[in-house]
Amino acid sequence: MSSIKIECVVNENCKIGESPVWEEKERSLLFVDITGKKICRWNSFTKQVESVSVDAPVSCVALRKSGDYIVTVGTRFAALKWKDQSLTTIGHVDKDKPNNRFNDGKVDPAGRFFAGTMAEEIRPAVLERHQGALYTLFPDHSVVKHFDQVDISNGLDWSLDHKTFFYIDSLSYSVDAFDYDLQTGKICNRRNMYKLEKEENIPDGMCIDTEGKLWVACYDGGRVIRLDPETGKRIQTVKLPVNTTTSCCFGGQDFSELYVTSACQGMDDERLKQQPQAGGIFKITGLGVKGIPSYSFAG
Ligand SMILES: O=C(O)[C@H](O)[C@@H](O)[C@H](O)[C@H](O)CO
Ligand SMILES: [Zn+2]
Repeated sequence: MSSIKIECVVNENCKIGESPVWEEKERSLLFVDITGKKICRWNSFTKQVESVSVDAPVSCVALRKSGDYIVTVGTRFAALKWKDQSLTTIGHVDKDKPNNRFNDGKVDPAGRFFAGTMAEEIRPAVLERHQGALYTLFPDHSVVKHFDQVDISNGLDWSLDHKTFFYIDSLSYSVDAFDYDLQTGKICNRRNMYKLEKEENIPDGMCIDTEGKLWVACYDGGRVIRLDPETGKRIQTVKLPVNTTTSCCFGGQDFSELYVTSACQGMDDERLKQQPQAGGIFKITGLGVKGIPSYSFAG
């Protein structure tokens, strides 16, 4: 048995830490602070965090084949040039919904960027319902909407054979699966894969490991859970020192470390005193499993 260790590597109280992405070339972890309106990069050698501030909530960051990054800011897809700290809009969604913003997103194995939207929260998990949708930004910068009526568009990933797309609408308290057509980027045949238990609370970000199992961060559940999509069963629970765990990704040495983001938005002083690391970034080692590198946007 390996022994699991959890370390808070960035003790910074992000308002809503999210979208962890390992960038192997920089040996760094990218992440965002959504309502803190910044994109951050933690260097695993120097342990320093660099950041770029933007003028609206930034919900996710992804790698780009041509170098640099692609981000979702407000309801826009934008290219980010890290050195210049400059953003260029390349897509705009939900123009009729001024209270919406993007939330979680990820690049598919063919280089398309998937990201979903939600209404801005009044407080964590409290918002106008059914306002969100799931979109794809194609490499030619065209945008397609897959479906709407989403509450909180959240975690997403693809099976190792690229035939299944996994998706979380947080307020459904479930992890769903779709058939995936890698050629076209189309999804169909939605079904429930796992229903969260009461103490697990709200499913948020997720990622897949090299055994095809899913790791789901549970907001207000203070844990990540490992699910087997074949059986629809939970096979492992790893508890963290904060309740507000938001997302996870593998990175570090051979992609054997699981990085977990968290939030402190909406916590009063009393709760913050009990969980002073809320909003920090955690590194879990000793899990005995590995992840896969993130795909890069091809546009
Ligand atoms: O991290 C996210 O994906 C959302 O933007 C957050 O706001 C939380 O998920 C939400 O509060 C929990 O329901
Ligand atoms: Zn999320």
